[in-house]
Parts: sequence; C-alpha cells; structure tokens
Amino acid sequence: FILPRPRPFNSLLHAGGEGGEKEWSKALSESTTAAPGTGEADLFRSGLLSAPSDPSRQASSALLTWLENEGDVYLSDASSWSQAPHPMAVSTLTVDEATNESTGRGLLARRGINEGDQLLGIPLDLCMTKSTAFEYLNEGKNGNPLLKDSSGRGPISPATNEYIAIACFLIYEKYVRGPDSFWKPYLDVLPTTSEVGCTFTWDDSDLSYLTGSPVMSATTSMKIKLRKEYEAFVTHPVDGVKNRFKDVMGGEDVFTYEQWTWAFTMLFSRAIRLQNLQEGETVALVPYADLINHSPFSTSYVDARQEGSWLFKTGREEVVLFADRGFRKMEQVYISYGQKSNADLLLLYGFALERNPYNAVDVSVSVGGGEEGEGGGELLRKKVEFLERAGRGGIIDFPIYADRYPIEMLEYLRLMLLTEEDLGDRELEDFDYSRTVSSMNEASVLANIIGACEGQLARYPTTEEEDLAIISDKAKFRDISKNARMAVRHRRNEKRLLARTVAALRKEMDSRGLEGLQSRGELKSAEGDTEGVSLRGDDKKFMNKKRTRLERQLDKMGLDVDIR
Ligand SMILES: C[S@@+](CC[C@H](N)C(=O)[O-])C[C@H]1O[C@@H](n2cnc3c(N)ncnc32)[C@H](O)[C@@H]1O
Repeated sequence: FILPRPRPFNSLLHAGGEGGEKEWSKALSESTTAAPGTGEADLFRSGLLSAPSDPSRQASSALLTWLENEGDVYLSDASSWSQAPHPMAVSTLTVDEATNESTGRGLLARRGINEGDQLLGIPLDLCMTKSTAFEYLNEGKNGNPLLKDSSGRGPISPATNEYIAIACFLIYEKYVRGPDSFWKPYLDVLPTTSEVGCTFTWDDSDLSYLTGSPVMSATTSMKIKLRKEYEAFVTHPVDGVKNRFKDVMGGEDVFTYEQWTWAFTMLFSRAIRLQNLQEGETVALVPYADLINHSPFSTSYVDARQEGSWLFKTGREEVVLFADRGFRKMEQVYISYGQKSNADLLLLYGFALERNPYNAVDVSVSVGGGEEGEGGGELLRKKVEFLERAGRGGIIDFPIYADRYPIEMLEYLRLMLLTEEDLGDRELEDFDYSRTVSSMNEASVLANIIGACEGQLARYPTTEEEDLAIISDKAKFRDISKNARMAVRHRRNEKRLLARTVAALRKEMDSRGLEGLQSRGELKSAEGDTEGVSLRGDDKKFMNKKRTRLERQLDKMGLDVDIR
C-alpha cells in the first residue's frame, strides 16, 4: 500500500513541525518566495544552464519528468507537504576548473545543502541491471516484444555476465526499440563514445601521445578483451545473439562493434556496483545519480537501501545518496568513483585530474633477473621458494604515489636484495622485513626504486619540460584534440610523480648516510649477490605473473583482462 505522493501546496496551516515561532517564520518565508531554492532561470543567468531551447537541456528536463512520472521521484524545486524542495539541478555545461575542459552534465546545489542531507532516491526498477535486462528482453515488460530463439530461450541467461547483459540491454533499447523504448528519456541523456573518450576508444593518432605510459598496454589489452567478448556474445556463428535473434539483431546496422564499444563506455564510466541490496550485490546504471561528476576528495558513495522510513518500509528498494559535506548554493555536487589513479580514470572514464591524491604509476618488481632458468644461485632459489610459500612469487606491480610508496614494496625488495652476508647463519624466515635489515640492504632497496622510476622515465619519448612547453603554448595546445590534451597532461603528471619520487629517495638516502655507500660502489657488490631483482615496466617474459590492481578490479567486474 503506497500513499499517492502529495503535490506541492502552500497552506500555512500545514507548516509541519511543532508550530513554534521558527516553524512559523520558515513557513511564511517559503510561502512568500516563488521558490526557496534556485530556479532554472537563476542558473541560466549564472551561465550554468544552456538556453531552454537547447536540445541537451530539453533532454535533461525529459529525464526528470520521466523519473517523476514513472518512479514517483520528487525532483521539483518547490516544497510540498512533508517534502523539502529537491536540492539539486542538472547543469549541461560543467567544466573542470583546473583545465577548463568540458566535463559534460553535472549536478549543482540549487540551495545550501547540509552534511548528511539525502540528495536523491531512485527506485531500483528504474535502474538498468541484469534483472531489469531479463524483465525487458526475456519477459517483454512494459510493451517490449518477447524475444525467443529457436530453442525458446531469451538473450539473457543466469550465466550471462552482468556487464554483458546490461550492454545487450542498452544496445537493444537504444538501437532496436529506439523511440518506442520505455528507457528513451534516460538513453537520450547518455553521452556518445567520443564525448566520454575512454582510451580504448581513441584513434591511433591520439594514442601515440601516450607512448611510454603504462596506460598504453592497459588500453591495448582492453581492446583485445572487448573484441573477444563481442565475438563470443554477438557474432559467434551459432551462439551469438545476431544468429539467435536474426530478425531483430541480425541487421548490419544493429549490434555493431561501435555500438558494443559505446555500451561498454557507458558501463565503465557510469555503472555503479550496489552492495547493500537484499539479494547481495548488483551492477547498475542509475539514472540521475549517474549525472554526478567525480572528485577524489569526496567521501559520498551511491548505494541501495529499502524504501521508506525505518517504521514504514515499502519493501521496494531504492538507490540513495547522502551529502558528505555542506554545499553552497550553485556549487557542483561531487561523489567519489573510488580511489582511482589517473591511469585508471583515463582508461575507464576518459579523464585525468590535475590534483589527485590517488594518482600513482605502477612499477613492476620481479624475481629472477633474466630469462627463466638463467643465472640464480642457491640464495636466489631460496628467496623464490620463500616468496612462493608466502603466495608472492613472480612479478608484482606496486603503485608509486606522489608522496609515498607501499611498505609492502620495501619488504619485498629488502628480502630480494638480502645478501649472504646479511643472512649469516639465519634463515630467510627469521627476518622482520618491515624494518631495515642492514644499511647496505636499505641502500640497495632505495637505489632499486630509483632505478625503477628512472627506467620508467626513460620510456617516454619526451621529457617533462617538453610536455610543459607543449601545454604552455596555449594556441597550439587548443588545436590538438581533447584526447591528445588529456594524454599530454597525463604523461606530464606521471613524469612529475616519478621525478619527485626519485628526488625524495635521493634525499632520504642522503639523510640516512646511504648515498655514500652507493657512490663508493659498495652497492654494486650487494646487488651482484642477489642475482636478479629487477624492476621494469613492460618485460613480457615474467614467470608466474601476478595481477595488477586494475586487473583485479576488472576481474571483479567479470572481465578477466590481461593488461600486460
Ligand atoms: C557518471 S558520469 C558523470 C556525468 C557526466 N558528466 C555526463 O555528462 O553524463 C562520468 C563521466 O563524467 C565525466 N566526469 C566525471 N567527473 C569528472 C571530472 N572530475 N573531470 C572530468 N570529467 C569528469 C567523465 O566523462 C566521466 O566518464
């Protein structure tokens, strides 16, 4: 039993609260001003909204109407009985303040927002999930035709990966159902592939600006992965949907690879993993919530909960968001997409940030110096076995941040650079690698990290200064594509981060009196003894390869992508 949602009305008799002076004056002021927040006209005057005739502004309005009509979502800027005015408004013209690049649509505070305020509540059945894909494609919900192949099965099966199910759903609704789709108002606000600009959709000319960056190999393997999934789900001669549903999906202009790439661009850049559902986790495209841009400084995350108050649960689930801090009127509201490096953001979201505390460049650390089986004495063998027992054999990627590197990396290197002399008559198990083993060992560790960073720096065809010169020539810089500008800024930031790490490590070696060991050549003999710690970005000949953070993240999405 759901009460009809009350419509706005202004009677002072229903001011709510305890009827005290404060309530009374609040009610008075709300009833005498046209709208307590910022109306669309105010936003337009401030340059935050385009003209009412602008098609992208009309598409935003159509989305809000759809949410109000189909989901009973309250998005009005007027207050109503028991309902505060909705606190946000859609802007079609947001920009990144540091770079002045367009960041597409975004949500703005239309009045002051307090920390803890609920910002939105979207019913789960207006979200695109594997379940809704099944309801619309397999069961013909809301007037959709029933899709059945020759053996009576629909396109989505329990075994279908969630991302692939939603990709199929998106393409079907946008390109097959088109104007008849229930989801049209939502599909109409989704950007194009090039507006988002994930690196796996860039052309070769734009990609060439990323030469030397670890994003390159991640991009290449993502392309390979998407192509493989396309061939398995769409064009496979027997099991592919083009063959199974020839009449609706078989045509040359639907379920194309371009549409597949667009669907995955939408998924990577705006799908949310809802964790708090009654039935566990699900991946979802959440209309309206997905208009909020990312800030690495935000601590707000979107998640699900049961609709209604703690007393009157409706049994339905909704997606909610609460403000992590106060927002001033007209300020842009941000959420966090997670603690992501610029490389991850560029690959999956098509942008990188000038200020990002989670920015990191991954360097690879491996056991064994050269070809498999080459070199390696007794001590190296023991180290490899020790690491394998600890589940850390083979190659490991460690993120280098601007101001820190993982303690785990130090521990790993201390072990790998341990000499016979350090060992004495003890076993490898007897050491506490979270502490300095010996001055010589510590100097080797720091020198190796410096070597890894310098090795990575040497892989870029341009220097940081050259990149800066390109960025500073404003007229020329504007003339290259947006992707190319992103790439140049990104590679410059990677170089800056690595150079800072090198400088900080040199300083640390100096302050700990370790620089002397290195310059006197004593380190060399220490390294010689270890027979093979190496740090490198792109060697393909590693044994027993470990997964990178991004690979693990993609694996969680059900996409087993090999990014090396
Ligand atoms: C979930 S959507 C947010 C809404 C989006 N701006 C739109 O127009 O639909 C994520 C996309 O927004 C853009 N975006 C989000 N945060 C950004 C930021 N801080 N800087 C630049 N672009 C951003 C990127 O294109 C990203 O792929």
